[in-house]
Amino acid sequence: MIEIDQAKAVIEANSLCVNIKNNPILKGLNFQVKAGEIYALLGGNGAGKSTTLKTLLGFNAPSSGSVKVDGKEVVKALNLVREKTAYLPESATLYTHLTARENVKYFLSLADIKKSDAEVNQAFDRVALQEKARDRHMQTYSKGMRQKTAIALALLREAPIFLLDEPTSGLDPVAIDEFNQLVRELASGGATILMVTHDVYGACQVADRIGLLRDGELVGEFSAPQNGQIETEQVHAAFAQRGAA
Ligand SMILES: Nc1ncnc2c1ncn2[C@@H]1O[C@H](COP(=O)(O)OP(=O)(O)OP(=O)(O)O)[C@@H](O)[C@H]1O
Repeated sequence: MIEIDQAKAVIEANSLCVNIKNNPILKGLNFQVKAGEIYALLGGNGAGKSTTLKTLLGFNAPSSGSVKVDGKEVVKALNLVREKTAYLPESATLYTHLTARENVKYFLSLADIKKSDAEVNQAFDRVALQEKARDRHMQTYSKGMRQKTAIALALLREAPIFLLDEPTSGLDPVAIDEFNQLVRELASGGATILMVTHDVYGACQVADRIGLLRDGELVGEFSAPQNGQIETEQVHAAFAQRGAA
């Protein structure tokens, strides 16, 4: 059971600058994501979303400032950070010639985690992966089903932090609703969720807060009202306002 401490920043970027090949790509990012929160980093092509995710995963080092997960600087605690983090790339990297069950068992064994068949089935139940699909090769899976499998694996790994890259692109509306529901349940259970997306509407549907990223800088933040959603029009207007800071 994950303990929820609403005040605690689980993910934090502090004046984060990242240069790639001597070019400044992230230019002083500041944001925090707390336990139980869904934060969407929203930006157009080339805004720096993937660079931020890669930095959080330790594949880029900050040129100045810092990025911390659970209070630890990512570059100094790589294994710990990766253990706590479930990263879902735009196309889930699971083996298509294996079944969902085989994939989950294989990745758990790599992490030296033992789970019973009943526990694996419980995780599949939680993500609503149909029973009849669990023993089918994943090449027959839709993106939504692959995501469910990846989330089931994260639940079994007890990873409390989720990094989601364009999670709803390519999903049909029913799969989007299911995915959003699942993400909300994860957050209500205390998970910390950071997603990156260029989808204004999708971000507003699910996020508690949105950070608008433009050209490596955070140019606005929006918060959902109590029991409500962030207004799409407001965010869309800010997103479309080229060059304004
Ligand atoms: N390995 C690299 N070499 C050179 N430039 C890079 C590299 N990786 C990223 N960049 C540059 O950094 C900037 C931010 O790229 P990034 O991939 O983080 O943006 P993004 O917001 O994820 O975009 P998209 O939505 O198109 O995936 C872009 O200008 C990109 O060209």
